[in-house]
Amino acid sequence: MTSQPWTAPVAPGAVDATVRLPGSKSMTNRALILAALADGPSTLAAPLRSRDTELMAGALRALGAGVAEDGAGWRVVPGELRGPASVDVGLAGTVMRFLPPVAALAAGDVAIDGDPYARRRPMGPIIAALRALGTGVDDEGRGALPFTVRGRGAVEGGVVTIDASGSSQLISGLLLAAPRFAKGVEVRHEGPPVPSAPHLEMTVRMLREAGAAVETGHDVWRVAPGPVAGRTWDIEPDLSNAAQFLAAALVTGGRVTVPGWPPDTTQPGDALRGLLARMGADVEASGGALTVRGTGAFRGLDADLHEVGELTPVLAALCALADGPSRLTGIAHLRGHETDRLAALVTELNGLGGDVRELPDGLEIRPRPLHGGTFRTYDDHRMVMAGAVLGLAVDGVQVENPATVGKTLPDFTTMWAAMLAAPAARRG
Ligand SMILES: O=C(O)C1=C[C@@H](OP(=O)(O)O)[C@@H](O)[C@H](O)C1
Ligand SMILES: C=C(OP(=O)(O)O)C(=O)O
Repeated sequence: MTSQPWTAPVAPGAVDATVRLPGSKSMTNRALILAALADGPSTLAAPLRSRDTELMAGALRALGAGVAEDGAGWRVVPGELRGPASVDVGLAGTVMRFLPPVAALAAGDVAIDGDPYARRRPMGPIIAALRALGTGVDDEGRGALPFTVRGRGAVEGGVVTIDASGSSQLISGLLLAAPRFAKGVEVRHEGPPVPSAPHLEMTVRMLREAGAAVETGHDVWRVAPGPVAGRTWDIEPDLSNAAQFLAAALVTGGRVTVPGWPPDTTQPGDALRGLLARMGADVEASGGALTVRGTGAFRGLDADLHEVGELTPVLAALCALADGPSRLTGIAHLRGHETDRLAALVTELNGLGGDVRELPDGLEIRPRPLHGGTFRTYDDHRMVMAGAVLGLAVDGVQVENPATVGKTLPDFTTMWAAMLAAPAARRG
Protein backbone atom coordinates (compact mmCIF):
# COMPACT_ATOMS: atom_id res chain seq x y z
CA MET A 1 0.00 0.00 0.00
CA THR A 2 1.37 3.42 -0.94
CA SER A 3 0.09 6.58 0.75
CA GLN A 4 0.35 10.29 -0.06
CA PRO A 5 3.48 12.05 1.28
CA TRP A 6 3.19 13.44 4.79
CA THR A 7 4.59 16.83 5.73
CA ALA A 8 6.29 16.09 9.03
CA PRO A 9 5.07 18.81 11.41
CA VAL A 10 7.50 21.36 12.80
CA ALA A 11 7.28 21.41 16.61
CA PRO A 12 5.24 24.41 17.73
CA GLY A 13 7.32 24.59 20.91
CA ALA A 14 8.71 22.37 23.63
CA VAL A 15 6.75 19.11 23.74
CA ASP A 16 5.20 18.14 27.06
CA ALA A 17 3.46 14.84 26.57
CA THR A 18 2.73 11.39 27.89
CA VAL A 19 2.81 8.77 25.15
CA ARG A 20 1.30 5.31 25.63
CA LEU A 21 2.88 2.77 23.32
CA PRO A 22 1.28 -0.36 21.88
CA GLY A 23 2.81 -3.79 22.46
CA SER A 24 6.24 -5.00 21.43
CA LYS A 25 6.45 -6.49 17.94
CA SER A 26 9.22 -8.84 19.01
CA MET A 27 7.38 -10.14 22.07
CA THR A 28 4.03 -10.44 20.27
CA ASN A 29 5.45 -12.53 17.45
CA ARG A 30 7.42 -14.78 19.81
CA ALA A 31 4.32 -15.28 21.97
CA LEU A 32 2.23 -16.17 18.90
CA ILE A 33 4.75 -18.83 17.84
CA LEU A 34 5.04 -20.34 21.33
CA ALA A 35 1.25 -20.28 21.77
CA ALA A 36 0.75 -22.13 18.47
CA LEU A 37 3.25 -24.81 19.55
CA ALA A 38 1.84 -25.17 23.07
CA ASP A 39 -0.06 -28.11 24.51
CA GLY A 40 -3.04 -25.93 25.48
CA PRO A 41 -4.65 -22.56 24.74
CA SER A 42 -2.91 -19.24 25.42
CA THR A 43 -3.97 -15.64 25.70
CA LEU A 44 -1.96 -12.67 24.50
CA ALA A 45 -2.83 -9.61 26.55
CA ALA A 46 -2.12 -6.22 24.93
CA PRO A 47 -0.39 -7.63 21.85
CA LEU A 48 0.75 -5.35 19.06
CA ARG A 49 -1.78 -5.12 16.23
CA SER A 50 0.18 -4.17 13.15
CA ARG A 51 1.13 -5.57 9.76
CA ASP A 52 3.97 -7.72 11.16
CA THR A 53 1.85 -9.31 13.88
CA GLU A 54 -1.23 -9.76 11.67
CA LEU A 55 1.02 -11.52 9.15
CA MET A 56 2.25 -13.85 11.90
CA ALA A 57 -1.30 -14.55 13.08
CA GLY A 58 -2.36 -15.21 9.48
CA ALA A 59 0.58 -17.54 8.87
CA LEU A 60 -0.18 -19.60 11.96
CA ARG A 61 -3.87 -19.80 11.04
CA ALA A 62 -2.84 -21.04 7.58
CA LEU A 63 -0.94 -23.86 9.29
CA GLY A 64 -3.91 -24.88 11.45
CA ALA A 65 -3.65 -22.87 14.69
CA GLY A 66 -6.67 -20.98 15.97
CA VAL A 67 -5.88 -17.29 16.51
CA ALA A 68 -9.04 -15.44 17.47
CA GLU A 69 -9.95 -12.00 18.74
CA ASP A 70 -10.28 -11.90 22.52
CA GLY A 71 -11.20 -8.36 23.54
CA ALA A 72 -8.10 -6.28 22.92
CA GLY A 73 -5.99 -9.44 22.86
CA TRP A 74 -5.68 -12.73 21.04
CA ARG A 75 -6.73 -16.22 22.10
CA VAL A 76 -4.56 -18.90 20.52
CA VAL A 77 -5.74 -22.50 20.36
CA PRO A 78 -3.08 -24.84 19.00
CA GLY A 79 -4.18 -27.17 16.21
CA GLU A 80 -2.58 -29.96 14.26
CA LEU A 81 -0.08 -28.23 11.99
CA ARG A 82 -0.60 -29.08 8.35
CA GLY A 83 -0.07 -28.08 4.74
CA PRO A 84 -0.54 -27.46 1.94
CA ALA A 85 -0.46 -23.81 2.84
CA SER A 86 0.84 -20.51 1.50
CA VAL A 87 2.35 -17.96 3.84
CA ASP A 88 2.99 -14.25 3.20
CA VAL A 89 5.78 -12.90 5.40
CA GLY A 90 5.50 -9.32 4.07
CA LEU A 91 8.73 -7.60 5.03
CA ALA A 92 8.70 -8.97 8.58
CA GLY A 93 12.03 -10.41 9.69
CA THR A 94 10.34 -12.12 12.62
CA VAL A 95 7.84 -13.90 10.37
CA MET A 96 10.34 -14.90 7.68
CA ARG A 97 12.79 -16.34 10.26
CA PHE A 98 10.42 -17.71 12.94
CA LEU A 99 7.79 -19.32 10.73
CA PRO A 100 9.84 -21.76 8.55
CA PRO A 101 10.90 -23.96 11.51
CA VAL A 102 7.21 -24.17 12.51
CA ALA A 103 6.31 -25.01 8.90
CA ALA A 104 8.82 -27.86 9.14
CA LEU A 105 6.63 -29.36 11.91
CA ALA A 106 3.54 -29.28 9.67
CA ALA A 107 2.37 -32.27 7.66
CA GLY A 108 2.46 -30.98 4.07
CA ASP A 109 4.10 -28.37 1.89
CA VAL A 110 4.25 -24.75 3.05
CA ALA A 111 5.07 -22.17 0.36
CA ILE A 112 6.63 -19.01 1.81
CA ASP A 113 7.10 -15.63 0.10
CA GLY A 114 7.00 -11.93 0.94
CA ASP A 115 7.44 -8.38 -0.33
CA PRO A 116 10.03 -7.72 -3.07
CA TYR A 117 12.75 -6.63 -0.63
CA ALA A 118 12.05 -9.65 1.61
CA ARG A 119 13.65 -11.74 -1.13
CA ARG A 120 16.90 -9.88 -0.48
CA ARG A 121 16.98 -10.34 3.32
CA PRO A 122 19.35 -13.04 4.70
CA MET A 123 17.62 -16.44 4.82
CA GLY A 124 20.28 -18.88 3.60
CA PRO A 125 21.44 -20.05 7.06
CA ILE A 126 17.92 -20.99 8.17
CA ILE A 127 17.23 -22.90 4.95
CA ALA A 128 20.50 -24.80 5.37
CA ALA A 129 19.79 -25.43 9.06
CA LEU A 130 16.34 -26.88 8.37
CA ARG A 131 17.88 -29.28 5.89
CA ALA A 132 20.60 -30.25 8.37
CA LEU A 133 17.89 -30.90 10.98
CA GLY A 134 16.02 -33.26 8.64
CA THR A 135 13.50 -31.17 6.66
CA GLY A 136 13.44 -30.72 2.90
CA VAL A 137 13.34 -27.14 1.57
CA ASP A 138 12.81 -26.36 -2.10
CA ASP A 139 14.39 -22.97 -2.85
CA GLU A 140 15.57 -23.69 -6.41
CA GLY A 141 19.10 -22.91 -5.23
CA ARG A 142 18.29 -19.33 -4.27
CA GLY A 143 19.14 -19.52 -0.57
CA ALA A 144 16.45 -16.87 -0.16
CA LEU A 145 12.70 -16.33 -0.40
CA PRO A 146 10.54 -17.64 -2.01
CA PHE A 147 10.83 -21.29 -0.99
CA THR A 148 8.70 -24.26 0.01
CA VAL A 149 9.19 -26.16 3.25
CA ARG A 150 8.39 -29.85 2.76
CA GLY A 151 6.92 -30.47 6.18
CA ARG A 152 6.55 -34.09 7.26
CA GLY A 153 4.78 -33.55 10.55
CA ALA A 154 7.96 -33.96 12.59
CA VAL A 155 11.53 -32.63 12.75
CA GLU A 156 14.39 -34.73 13.98
CA GLY A 157 16.50 -31.83 15.26
CA GLY A 158 20.01 -32.14 16.70
CA VAL A 159 23.17 -30.10 16.32
CA VAL A 160 23.53 -27.43 13.65
CA THR A 161 26.16 -24.77 12.94
CA ILE A 162 25.18 -21.54 11.19
CA ASP A 163 26.62 -18.10 10.50
CA ALA A 164 24.08 -15.77 12.13
CA SER A 165 26.12 -12.59 11.72
CA GLY A 166 23.48 -11.32 9.29
CA SER A 167 20.63 -11.54 11.81
CA SER A 168 20.00 -12.84 15.31
CA GLN A 169 16.55 -13.90 14.11
CA LEU A 170 18.14 -16.85 12.27
CA ILE A 171 18.98 -18.31 15.69
CA SER A 172 15.78 -17.22 17.44
CA GLY A 173 13.65 -18.93 14.78
CA LEU A 174 15.35 -22.28 15.28
CA LEU A 175 15.21 -22.04 19.07
CA LEU A 176 11.52 -21.09 19.29
CA ALA A 177 10.31 -24.23 17.48
CA ALA A 178 12.95 -26.54 18.95
CA PRO A 179 11.06 -27.88 22.00
CA ARG A 180 8.88 -29.67 19.44
CA PHE A 181 11.83 -31.23 17.56
CA ALA A 182 12.43 -34.91 18.45
CA LYS A 183 15.97 -34.19 19.68
CA GLY A 184 15.54 -30.50 20.44
CA VAL A 185 18.32 -28.39 19.00
CA GLU A 186 21.86 -27.24 19.62
CA VAL A 187 22.59 -24.16 17.51
CA ARG A 188 26.23 -23.15 17.17
CA HIS A 189 27.25 -19.87 15.61
CA GLU A 190 30.44 -19.55 13.57
CA GLY A 191 31.33 -16.26 11.90
CA PRO A 192 31.52 -12.57 12.75
CA PRO A 193 29.64 -11.65 15.96
CA VAL A 194 25.86 -12.19 16.10
CA PRO A 195 23.98 -8.86 16.46
CA SER A 196 21.03 -8.05 18.72
CA ALA A 197 22.00 -9.91 21.92
CA PRO A 198 18.93 -8.60 23.81
CA HIS A 199 16.63 -10.19 21.23
CA LEU A 200 18.35 -13.53 21.79
CA GLU A 201 17.87 -13.09 25.52
CA MET A 202 14.20 -12.38 24.84
CA THR A 203 13.93 -15.67 22.94
CA VAL A 204 15.60 -17.61 25.75
CA ARG A 205 13.54 -15.94 28.46
CA MET A 206 10.22 -16.48 26.70
CA LEU A 207 11.05 -20.13 25.95
CA ARG A 208 11.82 -20.65 29.64
CA GLU A 209 8.59 -18.89 30.62
CA ALA A 210 6.78 -21.43 28.45
CA GLY A 211 8.49 -24.26 30.35
CA ALA A 212 11.25 -25.14 27.87
CA ALA A 213 14.70 -26.16 29.08
CA VAL A 214 17.29 -23.85 27.51
CA GLU A 215 21.04 -23.67 28.07
CA THR A 216 23.33 -21.04 26.62
CA GLY A 217 27.10 -20.70 26.28
CA HIS A 218 29.43 -18.63 24.14
CA ASP A 219 27.89 -18.74 20.63
CA VAL A 220 25.92 -21.86 21.50
CA TRP A 221 22.26 -22.32 22.44
CA ARG A 222 20.59 -25.61 23.44
CA VAL A 223 16.86 -26.31 23.70
CA ALA A 224 15.74 -29.70 25.04
CA PRO A 225 12.72 -31.47 23.55
CA GLY A 226 9.63 -31.11 25.72
CA PRO A 227 6.18 -29.60 26.06
CA VAL A 228 5.46 -25.91 25.56
CA ALA A 229 2.95 -24.60 28.09
CA GLY A 230 -0.15 -22.66 27.13
CA ARG A 231 -0.25 -19.50 29.25
CA THR A 232 -1.12 -15.83 29.41
CA TRP A 233 1.47 -13.60 27.77
CA ASP A 234 1.46 -10.01 29.00
CA ILE A 235 3.08 -8.10 26.18
CA GLU A 236 5.22 -5.11 27.21
CA PRO A 237 4.96 -1.76 25.37
CA ASP A 238 7.31 -1.58 22.37
CA LEU A 239 10.33 0.32 23.68
CA SER A 240 12.00 0.60 20.27
CA ASN A 241 8.94 2.54 19.17
CA ALA A 242 9.54 4.90 22.10
CA ALA A 243 12.68 6.17 20.34
CA GLN A 244 11.10 8.83 18.13
CA PHE A 245 8.86 10.20 20.89
CA LEU A 246 11.70 10.41 23.41
CA ALA A 247 13.88 11.99 20.72
CA ALA A 248 11.27 14.75 20.41
CA ALA A 249 12.04 15.78 24.00
CA LEU A 250 15.68 16.40 23.03
CA VAL A 251 14.94 18.16 19.74
CA THR A 252 12.37 20.54 21.22
CA GLY A 253 13.82 20.95 24.72
CA GLY A 254 10.69 19.44 26.21
CA ARG A 255 9.47 16.44 28.18
CA VAL A 256 8.09 13.07 27.08
CA THR A 257 6.92 10.37 29.48
CA VAL A 258 6.29 6.75 28.48
CA PRO A 259 4.13 4.91 31.04
CA GLY A 260 4.49 1.17 31.59
CA TRP A 261 8.26 1.14 31.06
CA PRO A 262 9.16 -2.37 32.30
CA PRO A 263 11.67 -2.42 35.19
CA ASP A 264 13.33 -5.61 33.93
CA THR A 265 13.15 -6.22 30.22
CA THR A 266 15.02 -7.92 27.39
CA GLN A 267 13.88 -5.29 24.89
CA PRO A 268 16.75 -3.44 23.18
CA GLY A 269 14.78 -0.19 23.42
CA ASP A 270 15.69 -0.10 27.11
CA ALA A 271 19.14 1.03 25.92
CA LEU A 272 17.55 4.37 24.98
CA ARG A 273 17.86 5.40 28.64
CA GLY A 274 21.65 5.32 28.50
CA LEU A 275 22.03 6.48 24.90
CA LEU A 276 19.84 9.57 25.29
CA ALA A 277 21.51 10.42 28.61
CA ARG A 278 24.89 10.34 26.81
CA MET A 279 23.48 12.85 24.33
CA GLY A 280 22.61 15.17 27.21
CA ALA A 281 19.04 14.24 28.11
CA ASP A 282 17.81 14.09 31.67
CA VAL A 283 16.39 10.57 31.99
CA GLU A 284 14.30 9.56 34.98
CA ALA A 285 12.57 6.25 35.71
CA SER A 286 9.95 6.48 38.42
CA GLY A 287 6.54 5.04 39.21
CA GLY A 288 6.81 2.59 36.32
CA ALA A 289 7.26 5.38 33.77
CA LEU A 290 10.26 6.73 31.91
CA THR A 291 10.60 10.48 31.48
CA VAL A 292 13.09 12.15 29.16
CA ARG A 293 13.72 15.89 29.34
CA GLY A 294 15.82 17.95 26.98
CA THR A 295 17.16 21.47 27.01
CA GLY A 296 17.04 21.94 23.23
CA ALA A 297 20.82 21.51 22.98
CA PHE A 298 22.28 17.99 22.79
CA ARG A 299 25.54 16.30 21.93
CA GLY A 300 26.44 13.90 19.13
CA LEU A 301 26.79 10.21 19.92
CA ASP A 302 29.75 7.87 19.50
CA ALA A 303 28.22 4.44 20.02
CA ASP A 304 28.43 0.82 18.97
CA LEU A 305 24.82 -0.10 18.16
CA HIS A 306 25.53 -3.76 17.29
CA GLU A 307 23.17 -5.01 20.01
CA VAL A 308 20.42 -2.47 19.39
CA GLY A 309 20.58 -1.95 15.62
CA GLU A 310 16.86 -1.28 15.18
CA LEU A 311 17.28 2.02 17.06
CA THR A 312 19.63 3.34 14.36
CA PRO A 313 17.32 5.22 11.95
CA VAL A 314 15.80 7.42 14.67
CA LEU A 315 19.13 7.93 16.45
CA ALA A 316 20.77 8.88 13.14
CA ALA A 317 18.10 11.55 12.59
CA LEU A 318 18.69 12.84 16.10
CA CYS A 319 22.45 12.91 15.50
CA ALA A 320 21.91 15.00 12.34
CA LEU A 321 20.35 17.68 14.58
CA ALA A 322 22.93 17.46 17.40
CA ASP A 323 25.57 20.02 18.41
CA GLY A 324 28.49 17.87 17.35
CA PRO A 325 29.52 14.92 15.16
CA SER A 326 28.47 11.31 15.70
CA ARG A 327 29.79 7.87 14.83
CA LEU A 328 27.37 4.96 14.93
CA THR A 329 29.18 1.63 14.43
CA GLY A 330 28.67 -2.15 14.68
CA ILE A 331 25.70 -2.05 12.32
CA ALA A 332 26.85 -3.52 8.99
CA HIS A 333 23.93 -5.98 9.29
CA LEU A 334 21.47 -3.11 8.81
CA ARG A 335 22.10 -3.50 5.08
CA GLY A 336 19.82 -6.57 5.35
CA HIS A 337 17.02 -4.92 7.31
CA GLU A 338 13.77 -3.60 5.74
CA THR A 339 16.03 -1.85 3.23
CA ASP A 340 19.77 -1.16 3.18
CA ARG A 341 19.38 1.25 6.08
CA LEU A 342 22.92 2.61 5.91
CA ALA A 343 22.54 3.57 2.25
CA ALA A 344 19.01 4.90 2.84
CA LEU A 345 20.06 7.11 5.74
CA VAL A 346 23.08 8.51 3.87
CA THR A 347 21.00 9.29 0.77
CA GLU A 348 18.02 10.80 2.54
CA LEU A 349 19.87 12.81 5.21
CA ASN A 350 22.27 14.18 2.59
CA GLY A 351 19.28 14.95 0.35
CA LEU A 352 18.13 17.42 3.02
CA GLY A 353 21.56 19.03 3.10
CA GLY A 354 23.19 16.74 5.67
CA ASP A 355 26.76 15.49 5.83
CA VAL A 356 26.60 11.75 6.42
CA ARG A 357 29.21 9.23 5.33
CA GLU A 358 28.80 5.47 5.19
CA LEU A 359 31.44 3.47 7.06
CA PRO A 360 32.08 -0.26 6.50
CA ASP A 361 30.02 -0.93 9.62
CA GLY A 362 28.07 2.24 10.27
CA LEU A 363 27.59 5.95 9.78
CA GLU A 364 29.53 9.14 10.43
CA ILE A 365 27.21 12.12 10.85
CA ARG A 366 28.29 15.77 10.92
CA PRO A 367 25.44 18.14 11.70
CA ARG A 368 24.81 20.88 9.15
CA PRO A 369 21.82 23.18 8.70
CA LEU A 370 19.17 21.10 6.90
CA HIS A 371 16.47 22.17 4.48
CA GLY A 372 13.09 20.76 3.50
CA GLY A 373 12.58 18.26 0.70
CA THR A 374 11.43 14.73 -0.01
CA PHE A 375 12.51 12.10 2.49
CA ARG A 376 12.14 8.67 0.87
CA THR A 377 11.31 5.75 3.15
CA TYR A 378 11.90 2.51 1.15
CA ASP A 379 9.00 0.60 2.81
CA ASP A 380 10.87 1.04 6.10
CA HIS A 381 8.70 2.08 9.07
CA ARG A 382 11.71 3.44 10.94
CA MET A 383 12.62 5.74 8.02
CA VAL A 384 9.21 7.40 8.45
CA MET A 385 9.94 7.84 12.16
CA ALA A 386 13.39 9.26 11.36
CA GLY A 387 11.78 11.73 8.94
CA ALA A 388 9.33 12.80 11.64
CA VAL A 389 12.17 13.60 14.05
CA LEU A 390 13.92 15.72 11.41
CA GLY A 391 10.66 17.50 10.61
CA LEU A 392 10.37 18.74 14.20
CA ALA A 393 13.25 21.11 13.51
CA VAL A 394 13.29 21.44 9.70
CA ASP A 395 10.47 23.07 7.76
CA GLY A 396 9.08 21.20 4.75
CA VAL A 397 10.24 17.60 5.27
CA GLN A 398 7.96 15.60 2.97
CA VAL A 399 7.97 12.00 4.17
CA GLU A 400 7.19 9.58 1.37
CA ASN A 401 4.64 6.78 1.98
CA PRO A 402 4.00 7.32 5.71
CA ALA A 403 1.59 4.34 5.79
CA THR A 404 4.62 2.08 5.83
CA VAL A 405 4.66 2.65 9.62
CA GLY A 406 1.82 0.09 9.63
CA LYS A 407 4.58 -2.52 9.91
CA THR A 408 4.83 -1.87 13.66
CA LEU A 409 2.93 1.32 14.59
CA PRO A 410 -0.16 1.94 12.44
CA ASP A 411 -1.29 4.96 14.49
CA PHE A 412 2.08 6.69 14.32
CA THR A 413 1.12 9.96 12.61
CA THR A 414 -1.93 10.37 14.86
CA MET A 415 0.17 9.74 17.97
CA TRP A 416 2.78 12.20 16.68
CA ALA A 417 0.16 14.90 16.17
CA ALA A 418 -1.27 14.24 19.65
CA MET A 419 2.19 14.58 21.20
CA LEU A 420 2.69 17.92 19.46
CA ALA A 421 -0.77 19.14 20.44
CA ALA A 422 -0.27 18.47 24.15
CA PRO A 423 -0.97 21.67 26.19
CA ALA A 424 2.57 22.90 26.85
CA ALA A 425 3.47 22.59 23.19
CA ARG A 426 0.55 24.87 22.26
CA ARG A 427 1.76 27.45 24.78
CA GLY A 428 5.41 27.11 23.67
O1 LIG B 1 14.17 -10.99 17.08
C1 LIG B 1 13.62 -9.90 16.91
O2 LIG B 1 12.46 -9.68 17.30
C2 LIG B 1 14.39 -8.83 16.24
C3 LIG B 1 15.75 -8.94 16.12
C4 LIG B 1 16.58 -7.91 15.46
O3 LIG B 1 16.93 -8.40 14.19
P1 LIG B 1 18.45 -8.46 13.63
O4 LIG B 1 19.25 -9.30 14.55
O5 LIG B 1 18.28 -9.01 12.26
O6 LIG B 1 18.93 -7.02 13.62
C5 LIG B 1 15.86 -6.58 15.33
O7 LIG B 1 16.59 -5.69 14.53
C6 LIG B 1 14.46 -6.79 14.77
O8 LIG B 1 13.80 -5.57 14.64
C7 LIG B 1 13.65 -7.66 15.73
C1 LIG C 1 14.75 -4.70 11.68
C2 LIG C 1 13.46 -4.54 11.98
O1 LIG C 1 12.45 -5.40 11.69
P1 LIG C 1 12.37 -6.93 11.29
O2 LIG C 1 11.64 -7.60 12.41
O3 LIG C 1 11.59 -6.97 10.01
O4 LIG C 1 13.78 -7.46 11.12
C3 LIG C 1 12.99 -3.33 12.70
O5 LIG C 1 11.83 -3.34 13.15
O6 LIG C 1 13.76 -2.36 12.84
